[in-house]
Amino acid sequence: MTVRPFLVSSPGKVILFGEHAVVYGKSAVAASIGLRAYLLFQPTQDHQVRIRFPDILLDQSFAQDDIPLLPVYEQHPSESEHHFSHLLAGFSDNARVAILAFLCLYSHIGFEYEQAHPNAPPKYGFTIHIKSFIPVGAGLGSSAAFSVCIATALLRHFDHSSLDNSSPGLPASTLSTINNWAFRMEQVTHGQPSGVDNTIAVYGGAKLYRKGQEVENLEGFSSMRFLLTNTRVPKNTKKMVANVAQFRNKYPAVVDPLLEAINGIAHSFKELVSGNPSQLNASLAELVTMNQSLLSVLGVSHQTLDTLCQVTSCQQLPSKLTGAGGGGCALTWVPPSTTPDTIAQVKRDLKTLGYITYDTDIGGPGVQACDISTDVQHATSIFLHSDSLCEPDTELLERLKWTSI
Ligand SMILES: Nc1ncnc2c1ncn2[C@@H]1O[C@H](COP(=O)(O)OP(=O)(O)OP(=O)(O)O)[C@@H](O)[C@H]1O
Ligand SMILES: C[C@@](O)(CCO)CC(=O)[O-]
Ligand SMILES: [Mg+2]
Repeated sequence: MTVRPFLVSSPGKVILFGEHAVVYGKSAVAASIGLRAYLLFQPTQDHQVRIRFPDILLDQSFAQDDIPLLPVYEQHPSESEHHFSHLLAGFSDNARVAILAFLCLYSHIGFEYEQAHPNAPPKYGFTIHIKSFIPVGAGLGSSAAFSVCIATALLRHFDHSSLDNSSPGLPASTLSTINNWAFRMEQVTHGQPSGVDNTIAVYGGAKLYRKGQEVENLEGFSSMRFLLTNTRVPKNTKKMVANVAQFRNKYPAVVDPLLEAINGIAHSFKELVSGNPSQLNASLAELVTMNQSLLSVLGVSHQTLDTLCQVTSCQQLPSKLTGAGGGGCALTWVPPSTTPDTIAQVKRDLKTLGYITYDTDIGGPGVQACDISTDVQHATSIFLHSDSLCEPDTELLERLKWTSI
C-alpha cells in the first residue's frame, strides 16, 4: 500500500471551571479553542523515525531498530523510561518529555502491530513535523493537542486503515481509540491527568467532563465571549498537579471541601448555560471569581495571574486562571454589555504588563485528519516552519484543502 502524506490537526482547550478538581473525580467545564496544533506525516524510504518539533527546537532521528517495541503501558509510563534511556540523553526537559511520550506510544502501538502481523515486512520510515499555534506550556492544552496529533499519526502508520479517508472527519470508534492512546501520552506529561484535555482535543466542542463518566455536550456557548491572556510565565502542569496532591495529602479535611465547592461551581454553570441567558450573565462573574479564589487557596495561582484578575476586574470583567496555573493563561469573561472601548482598554492594560491576549472562538471541531495530495506537500512544509504564533495563513490552508480547520 503506497502511503500518502497526511495532515492531522487538533485544538487547544480552555477549562472554564474545574481544573485540578477534575483530577479527583469532580466535574469540569472545558471547551476547544481556535488555536490548533498541526502534524504533517511524510513517509520515507529509509528505516528512520524522524521527529521535527520546531516549537521546542527539536529535530531528531532514530533508527527504527533502536526503538524497542514493548507493551510499555502495562506499567505507568514513568516506570518505563529506562527502556528508552539510550535515546533520551542530553535533551532539555521539554524535549525529553516530548520524546519520551512519543517513544512510549510508538513502542506500544508498534508492539501490538507486530503481535497482530508476525509475518509483515518491516514498516517504512517516516518524518513527523508538528507545528502548533497553541502556546507551549501555557495552560491551553498544548500537550493534549500534541498527543492527539501523534496518536492519530501512529495509529494511521501502524496500519489502522480506518484513518484512510479523504475528508477531515474521523469515525467515532477511531476517535475513542485516539483518545485512549493520547491519554497515555498525557500520563507522561501530566503525571496524573484527568483526561479532560485530551478529550477536548479529540472531540472539540464544549463539554461537562468527569473521569469515568459519559461526557456531556454543553450548548449555549456561541453567544459567550472570552478573552484569553497569556502571562508568559512558564509553568509545568505535572509539577502543579503534584503540588495539589501534596497539599491534599497534608490537609484532606481542607482540600476535599474546596474540590467539592469547585465541583458545585461547574454544575451551577451547567444548569445556568442550558437555561435563561440573562440568569447566566447575572451569575457568571460570581462563578468565575469564586473558582479563581478557590484555585488560589489551592496554591495554583501566581502573582501575574492575580494582577491580571485585578486589572480586568477594574473594568468589571471577571477572570480566572485556566489549565494548571502557576503562570500560563487566564480566561476573562466578556459580558454582552461590554463596550468595544472597554475591551480595547483592558487589552492595552494587559499588554502594558507584558501579557499576550488572544481573540479566539471556543467550541470548534476536534481532531481532523486526511490525506493530502503530494502537490501541496511543499506548501505544508512551509506552513509547518512558519514562525508566527498566530492563526495559520488561511489561503495556505485553502491550498491544503483544509478550509474546514
Ligand atoms: N508544539 C509542541 N511541540 C512539541 N512538544 C510539545 C508541543 N506542545 C506541547 N508539547 C509538549 O507538552 C509539554 C507542555 O505540556 P504541559 O501540560 O506542561 O502544558 P500545556 O498542555 O500547555 O498546559 P495545560 O496542561 O495546563 O493545559 C511540553 O513540554 C512538550 O513536551
Ligand atoms: C490541572 C488539570 O486539571 C488541567 C490541566 O489543563 C490537569 C488534568 O486535568 O489533567
Ligand atoms: Mg498539558
